[in-house]
Order: sequence, then C-alpha cells, then structure tokens
Amino acid sequence: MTPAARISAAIEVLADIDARRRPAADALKDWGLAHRFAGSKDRAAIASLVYDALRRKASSAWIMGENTPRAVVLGMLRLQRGLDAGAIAALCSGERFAPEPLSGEERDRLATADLSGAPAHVAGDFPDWIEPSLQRLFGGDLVPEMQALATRAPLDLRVNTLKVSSREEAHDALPHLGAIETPLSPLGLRIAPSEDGRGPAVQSEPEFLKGWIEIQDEGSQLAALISQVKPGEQVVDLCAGGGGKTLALAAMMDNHGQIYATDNDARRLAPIHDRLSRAGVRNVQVRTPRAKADAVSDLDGRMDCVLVDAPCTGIGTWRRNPDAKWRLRPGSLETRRKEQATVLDRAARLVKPGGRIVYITCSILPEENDDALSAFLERHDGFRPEPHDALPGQAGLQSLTEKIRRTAYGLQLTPHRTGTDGFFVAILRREA
Ligand SMILES: C[S@@+](CC[C@H](N)C(=O)[O-])C[C@H]1O[C@@H](n2cnc3c(N)ncnc32)[C@H](O)[C@@H]1O
Repeated sequence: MTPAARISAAIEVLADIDARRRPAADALKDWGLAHRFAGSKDRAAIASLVYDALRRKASSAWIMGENTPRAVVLGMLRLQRGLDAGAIAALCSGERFAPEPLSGEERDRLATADLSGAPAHVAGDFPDWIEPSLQRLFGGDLVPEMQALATRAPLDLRVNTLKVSSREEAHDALPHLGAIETPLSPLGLRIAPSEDGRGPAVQSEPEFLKGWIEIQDEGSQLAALISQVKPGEQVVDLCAGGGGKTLALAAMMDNHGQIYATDNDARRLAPIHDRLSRAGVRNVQVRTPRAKADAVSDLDGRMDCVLVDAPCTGIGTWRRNPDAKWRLRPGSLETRRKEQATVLDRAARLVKPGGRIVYITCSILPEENDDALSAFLERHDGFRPEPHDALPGQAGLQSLTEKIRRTAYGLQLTPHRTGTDGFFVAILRREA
C-alpha cells in the first residue's frame, strides 16, 4: 500500500471507531480481515496512524476546526508527525486510494496550525470533565504533563535477576534490539519507539523465552522496588492479574519467603502460571478464586506486606492505550473507586501489626490515589501513611528523589517528570 492509501485506511478505521464506539484494536482487526491484501507492515503502519490520531484527537480537531476522522488524521500528521501543509497536500492527491485533495481551508489551517488560545483539555488532549481533578495534581504543569502523556511510549523491559546476574548481561545478549539502560530503574532496558510505531517482536527472542527479560514499564518496575519487599517476607499480591508485579517481587525476594498471588478474576490470573515458570520463580503460591470464596482467608493478620495494585482507570497508561481516554466516563471512575475501597479494606485484614499495605495505581487522578487513601484512613484506625520523602532513598532509588512528584500520601510518577507511565505508590503501615 502507498503511504497515501494507508492514510485513507486510517481515516476509515477512525470513522468505524467513532460510529460504533468500539475499541481501536477491534476496529483495526476487522479492517485487516476485510482487506486481506494489506500486509503486516501496512497493518502496523495503519495502526500507528490510528493510535497517533487518538493520542492527538482534540488538538488535531482544534487546529482543523472540525472533529471528523479526516480532520483528526490531517491535524495529527501536522502536530504529531511534523509534516508541513505541502507534504500533506502531496499525500492527499485524490488519486486511487489516496484521500481527497485538501480544501483551501484545510490547507490554510495546516499552514498556520497553532494551539495558542486552546483550552488545557485541547492542548493536552484529554476529556474536559477530568480537568478539575488533574488541575488539583498538576497545577501550572497541567498542559506539559498531559502533553507528555499524549506522546508514544518506549518499550521497557525488566531484567530478571533470578535468571541473569546483571542488566549488562541481558543487554549484551540482545544487541540487535538497540536497547539502552533505563535511567531510574536499575533493572530496566528501554527500546525507543520506532518511526512507524512498531516495536520489535521481543516475545519471540530466545532470551525472553528463557525468562531473562519481561516486558514491564519502568514505572511499574519502580513501583515494585518502592515496596521494598525483602527475602523471607510473607506477601500477598492481592490484585495480581497477569503477574507483572508478582514476578518483580519474586525477583526482589530472590525466591525466599512467600508470595500469595490472587485476584478476584480467575481469567486475568490464568497467564501467571506460565510466566512464573518461565521466570524461574519458586516462591509464589497462586490462589485462584473459586466461586465467591475468599482465596486468602487463612492469611488474615499474618502478612508483612500486602501489595494492592488496584483496579483503576488506567489513565497513567494512555500513551499505550490512547483510545481508552476518549471512552472514559464518570461512571467508570465511580466503579473503580468502589473497587479500590473494597481491595484496600480486604488488605487491611491481611496485614499483621507492624506490616504494610503498598497501594499502587496506574492513575494520575487524586480521586483514585490520595482521596482513596484518606477515605481508607477515616475508615480504619491503626494505620498511618509512611513518610514518603524517604521512600525512594530507602528503596535505593536516589535518582528518583529529585524527579518524583510528592502528593499528600504518596509518590506520583508521570511521563513528564520521570519518563515512565503514570504510576502512584504509597505505603500505609499498620501500627505494631
Ligand atoms: C491493575 S490490575 C493488576 C495488574 C497486575 N498486578 C500486574 O502487575 O500485571 C488490577 C487487578 O485487580 C483485580 N481486582 C479488581 N477487584 C478486585 C478485588 N475485589 N479483589 C482482588 N482483585 C481485584 C482485577 O481483576 C485486575 O486484575
């Protein structure tokens, strides 16, 4: 397919996403099935155009003066891909499979594209109804913070110290990936996003299959490190899902002590078994929930650490899932908040006197972070937030100290400040 035909296809897919209010991945898959002539490179390039358009949907529509799939793609080519009006006009030739030629107004707008005067939710590409919440966290940094969340994310890997002695060893075994060391996590390797947004097929690398590396954002690696779990501890990973954090904790504990990994959704937990065995983890007991029974009821009051990687809106991962931002609704935030209260209350019963709850979200909304914790502290006597100034240093992450944003109770990572996904981490200590 020609570059112009790929742009036409991206406009078509965006129209489908809008019309049927469906996830981008589903619309892209259907497009591929209906256009079998398109090869894998074409499909990847179209997906990349669609995701870039979703990242910059509001600002692209703003510069073009209308919110149609065509306007969003044209605006994105200008704002995100840096093409000038002439280059975009050359792509829109109107020839077979190419988009229709630019109108006079489109050409003018592309030539003078400018976001000055745009409201924050347009310049930062996010739904306007969350602006007051984000303003509470970011204040004057709101727009640069949200613009950073609208960029493409790199692919981060975590080196598994249960299998490899050092990050260098894994790095040297994978020279063809062109990875660099992540600046903040001592275990991370980073592969920059490519020009067309395609990543390497890391999951088919022999080193991946041998368990040397896992795909994990640096922010998620840091959140696990901040928990400071140690060999010999008794730990519940209450919202273990596919096990990203579980694997990181097991490596920190060097397979000593015990992690009980559970989740209320057995389907989400299912992939953990293969991942644990590939990673050489031997100190994790998976507790799969059966019907409505509590899978960890025998552990109440006995845990040194309960990790609550809470269900959340996932706003901190919008670089990777840009279509999620336009589907977020106030109702889903309310649902997540109730779930957060439920998991925190469950964690409180598991932790022993002197033990701790590590609360993590991949959100930047205060409602899901500090507010969830202050409501918890109102409901539960005998817990206090761990002073968070010292946490990065205690976790051996001095380089994080200057960069991280501190909130009332926790630490907030963001693409703008720490170059990671948006993660929140706080520790609540149960009094001894
Ligand atoms: C952010 S995801 C976990 C990601 C995972 N820890 C990782 O690092 O890959 C949140 C998880 O919480 C689970 N969850 C939601 N409500 C829960 C509850 N009441 N008890 C336990 N898990 C719950 C969801 O099924 C989901 O898998």
